Amino acid sequence: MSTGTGTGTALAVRGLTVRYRETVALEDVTLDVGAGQACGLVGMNGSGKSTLFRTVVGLVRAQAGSVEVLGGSVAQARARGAVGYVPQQDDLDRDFPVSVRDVVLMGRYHRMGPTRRARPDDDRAVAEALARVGLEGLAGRQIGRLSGGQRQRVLLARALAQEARLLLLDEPFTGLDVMSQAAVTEVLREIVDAGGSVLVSTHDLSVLPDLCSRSVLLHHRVLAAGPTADVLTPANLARTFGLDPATGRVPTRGGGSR
Ligand SMILES: Nc1ncnc2c1ncn2[C@@H]1O[C@H](COP(=O)(O)OP(=O)(O)OP(=O)(O)O)[C@@H](O)[C@H]1O
Repeated sequence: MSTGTGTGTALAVRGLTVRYRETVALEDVTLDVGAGQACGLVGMNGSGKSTLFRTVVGLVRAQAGSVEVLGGSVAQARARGAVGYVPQQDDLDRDFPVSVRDVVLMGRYHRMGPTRRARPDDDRAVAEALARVGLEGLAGRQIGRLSGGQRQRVLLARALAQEARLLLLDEPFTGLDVMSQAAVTEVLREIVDAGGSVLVSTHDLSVLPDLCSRSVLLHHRVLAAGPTADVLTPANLARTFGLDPATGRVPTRGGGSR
């Protein structure tokens, strides 16, 4: 397990409340991700995981609370390219004629200045990122001609090329085959071992004990947070996913479970 060796806090969320009109997505959420730590984020569909990520990267505005990234504001972190974000839904236009390499190079934009001319360092970072996700052979391929799992790995490569100190990954294992899942897990472990920080949401609880020293269970509010082994209890998971606490199954209307 990667327990992390770093010190300090990479992400500090305090009393965060986010609403979309009448929908409360997050309410009074407080959590920390330490430097050199991987933290799992677990919650059912619609529990607010993506909203949390989008707030941390400045795409969504909070109604209350605060977010501190690497000791500064969200805007400062964004300007420095300090946070890498791998969204759940890919934001890539499949018809747009850009290559895999071009997409990964976007992770370097904050370093490249207004001309956006790639320097040898940028080329090297892109090549390394593609190799780490096993896509080195597809650098020249148009993005629209990739499978869903390959596109997912391109998004991870983009975040790796960014050399961000905090990485946010929204369901990065969805749609990946077993080998790709293992490869992505290994890459994330390497990042943590090198002192980086990772917040990763997943429905696949089996990856958490090996990857994440801490986990947070979310249902708009934080239901439980702490060392992964302490948090992933049947009772906590039942509360998180709305299951019958006695049986761990989906409750029926009559009060039993199936
Ligand atoms: N742009 C939006 N406008 C209005 N409501 C939204 C918007 N985005 C999300 N919501 C609502 O906010 C709540 C939290 O959604 P969010 O996408 O953060 O959940 P999630 O945990 O990431 O879900 P999933 O596991 O399905 O990806 C849900 O009730 C959702 O319907």
